[in-house]
Amino acid sequence: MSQPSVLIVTADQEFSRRRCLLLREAGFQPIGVSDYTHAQRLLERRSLALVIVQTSAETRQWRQLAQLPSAPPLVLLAPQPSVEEAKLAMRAGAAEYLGEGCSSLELVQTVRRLVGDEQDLVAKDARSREVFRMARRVAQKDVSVLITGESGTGKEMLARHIHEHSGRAEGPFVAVNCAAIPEQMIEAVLFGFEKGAFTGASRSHAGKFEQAQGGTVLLDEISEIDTNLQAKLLRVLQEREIERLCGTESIPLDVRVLASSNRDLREAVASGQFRQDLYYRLHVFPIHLPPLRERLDDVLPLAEAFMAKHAGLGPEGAQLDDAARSRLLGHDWPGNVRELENVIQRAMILADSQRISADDLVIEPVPTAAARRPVQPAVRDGDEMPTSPETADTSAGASPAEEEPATLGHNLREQEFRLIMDTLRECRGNRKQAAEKLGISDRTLRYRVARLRKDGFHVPSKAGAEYAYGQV
Ligand SMILES: Nc1ncnc2c1ncn2[C@@H]1O[C@H](COP(=O)(O)OP(=O)(O)OP(=O)(O)O)[C@@H](O)[C@H]1O
Repeated sequence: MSQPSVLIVTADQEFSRRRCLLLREAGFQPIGVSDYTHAQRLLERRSLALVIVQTSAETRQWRQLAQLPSAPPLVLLAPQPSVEEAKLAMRAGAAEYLGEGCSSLELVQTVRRLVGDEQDLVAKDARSREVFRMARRVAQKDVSVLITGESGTGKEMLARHIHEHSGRAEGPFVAVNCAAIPEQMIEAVLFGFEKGAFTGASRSHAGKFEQAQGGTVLLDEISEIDTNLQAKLLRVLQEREIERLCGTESIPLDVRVLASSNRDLREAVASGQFRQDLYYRLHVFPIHLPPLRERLDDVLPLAEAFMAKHAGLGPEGAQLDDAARSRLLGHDWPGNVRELENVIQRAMILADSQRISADDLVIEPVPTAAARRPVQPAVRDGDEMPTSPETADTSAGASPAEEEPATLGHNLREQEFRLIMDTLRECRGNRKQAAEKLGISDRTLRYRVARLRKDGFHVPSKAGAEYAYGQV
């Protein structure tokens, strides 16, 4: 498989040289550019896995990159991190905001997490072995596969596995999180557009399908696309060609389409939200990933794999003791593999000896109204898109803690959590009002809340007292 390309944008040559070296050693293919024009051109021409930008308080030109339809996850490295810039980063759709002085380990781990390149697949339980065996068999046939399963069960990982075992393994694997793209942009993102197709389209641009030519595209959270687009997608799948927005010619496609969903698509079909014909097109070969609680023989091998992956966070040669093992096996893992990874990551940080005990495992089966503060949440950001061109400073009030410089070391997700909770509280839990106040669509707010929950943050599900009195 080819190495993921990571673009580094900075005018500081020495900084660029050192970071490129670090990333090359970590197995990535770094490309350094010194200005935004070059970066923009590259992003329009090639499929890149990640962009790292050294920010500059004076220009904040990185926002232009974040707003490109083709933008992969964006990591900002701030010479002087500030709460204000962190908020701006969140609103512009950046995936991570770190201080420029972050350690090499932290940077490499962040890149791995966002590129989705970080984990060897674990399948020890008979049920998951069977799923992956089936996946490898279907990988050889060039048919559509619909992957279903609860959030965090590993659907994207399975899709990648199919790609890597297919005849298209040398081609690109392009994952598109359909829920993360604003409705008005999704068509442009998937199918591309010609210059002048809409305000701000200063150049023509290849969409995700074209970027995946010769390879595989994963349409993640497929149930989130509206019926109009479902009809267009169906045509693309039938005719195997696309037309860019405002384009005049049809472009033949050589792309395998995989789709995934954590909703039961049959129910969406029954309720008229999802086209039946598209469902059957995608459903040529269905694969269901069981929840982790139904494949308990995976729990300890996964925990050990995550301990190895996060070894740098804890004592050397850390091992789970018997009580810790029982605790892991006794939990029902509503957040699936992602939750397990978060728990192990925290345990590695908390452990003060080689033996990880049950006390080091912070498992919270029923979250309380008070928010949990996760330590280094582990989640891969899909193709998070800018939520709105409007990236002006927020008017939402900052919590007192935000003004303390000590919080600046926390990552962007924490800032995002606070901003959303503060706004929800101001709006007494009214999501519609909160979305308006944040300058994002209802759908984007729903997506962000779901993603925060995945990261272990507690966002109450109903409007009401929790927002009024909750201690955040
Ligand atoms: N079998 C596995 N072996 C190792 N790591 C795994 C496995 N399954 C999942 N993971 C890890 O768990 C995390 C969640 O996996 P993934 O993103 O593939 O889940 P998902 O089902 O697509 O989630 P969502 O529905 O929320 O998008 C990732 O960090 C992934 O690397």
